[in-house]
Amino acid sequence: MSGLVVDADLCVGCGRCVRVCANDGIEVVDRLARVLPGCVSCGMCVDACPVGALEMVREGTGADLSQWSGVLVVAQTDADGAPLPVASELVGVGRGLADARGCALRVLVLAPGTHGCACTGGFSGLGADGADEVLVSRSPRFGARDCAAMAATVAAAVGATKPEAVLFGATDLGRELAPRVAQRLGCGLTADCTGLAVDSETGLLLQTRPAFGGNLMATIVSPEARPQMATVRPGVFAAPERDASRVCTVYEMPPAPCDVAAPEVLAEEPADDGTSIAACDVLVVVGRGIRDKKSLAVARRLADALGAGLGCTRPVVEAGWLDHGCQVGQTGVSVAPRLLVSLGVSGAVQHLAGISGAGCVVAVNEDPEAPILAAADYAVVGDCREVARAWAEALENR
Ligand SMILES: Cc1cc2nc3c(=O)[nH]c(=O)nc-3n(C[C@H](O)[C@H](O)[C@H](O)COP(=O)(O)OP(=O)(O)OC[C@H]3O[C@@H](n4cnc5c(N)ncnc54)[C@H](O)[C@@H]3O)c2cc1C
Repeated sequence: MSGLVVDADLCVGCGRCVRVCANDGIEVVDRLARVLPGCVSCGMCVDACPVGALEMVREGTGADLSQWSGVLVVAQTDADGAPLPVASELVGVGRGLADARGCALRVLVLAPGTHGCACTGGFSGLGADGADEVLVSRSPRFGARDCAAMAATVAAAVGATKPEAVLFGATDLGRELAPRVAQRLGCGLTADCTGLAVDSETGLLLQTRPAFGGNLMATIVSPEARPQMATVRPGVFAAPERDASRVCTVYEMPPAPCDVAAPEVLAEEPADDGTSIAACDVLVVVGRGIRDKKSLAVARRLADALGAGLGCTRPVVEAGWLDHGCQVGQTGVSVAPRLLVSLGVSGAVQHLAGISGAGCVVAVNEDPEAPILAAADYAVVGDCREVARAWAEALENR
């Protein structure tokens, strides 16, 4: 059994364990420490004990990890059934993990439609990206973005293929789907990873993500449970170079029965055009330095002249100047454009976490000490509205 263990022969009942415990997890009765239900196994008392009478025992689950092998990527599609770009990004990183372990990379595509309704064509791109096998599962419920139905099928695919790692895109849907799968399988989940590596000997997935408001990077491991599951935000990893000569087998997989009723649609709202700033090749990002909503016009003008999308920092969203879908950063979208133009952005860590994939960053800030200027490839000190206006004019007059 895992947990805190007291060695009665060593304990002197000094009570230091009780004093450091923040959770009412231990008491001393008759000069002997006794563990209480409040113990959260934090280990503070173990460090504080002067005589080494406390030990945190962490026993394995007894699960046979050797039967788990391979990497599974769960690919979401758009309304037409085409895999989202993040699927290619996951296949790229999944290929690296599978190669390090010498195992197979499979992709499970959750597509709209009906099982057996169509040929399995259209997914060869995932093979060119690096997949060894593609399992295509089709259901009208997947088309309706029904996460309960999807979770049942992902769990069935995991049961059939026993992968040691499963990767999901951290899209809105992926963020709902992955925890449902983790709950069904009784395993852990690391959300919003920005780095993934594997110990080639043990298969331990090293899942790195920002923690404590982005002030440190935590590497999380799941040594006792399989599969190891992670979500990765779109744009964090680059899509791999496609190799059309790669051999990939595509199978149809029936959707698993789902014991949760399909949700009843009461009303439908018009969908947005589905364009995410994560997909932009060129992006203009505005920060609070743009000063007011009216001045967004000059940023839009520059974006139009560059053929770019428009993103922003969190304060711009909080001010109601742009929608949350435009927010770049830790609690927004991760972007990886070829060119990113940053206007009046300070460069807080939470924002920089979302632009690490950008190819070239041009930043304009009136404060020469602003962190964004140190992070940029080209730094311009000045009023971002004037620089944007002059740049747009120059492009328009070409
Ligand atoms: C848990 C958590 C998650 C967060 N997630 C995100 C996130 O996803 N995305 C995000 O962006 N932020 C996020 N934040 C907020 C983040 O910490 C910063 O507060 C935010 O990024 C600052 O936005 P800003 O640079 O627009 O504003 P400010 O920090 O106010 O900076 C404005 C900058 O504009 C410059 N400036 C002012 N006027 C001009 C001008 N006329 N011309 C040129 N420069 C000018 C100033 O010198 C300054 O550097 C998060 C914070 C927390 C705690």
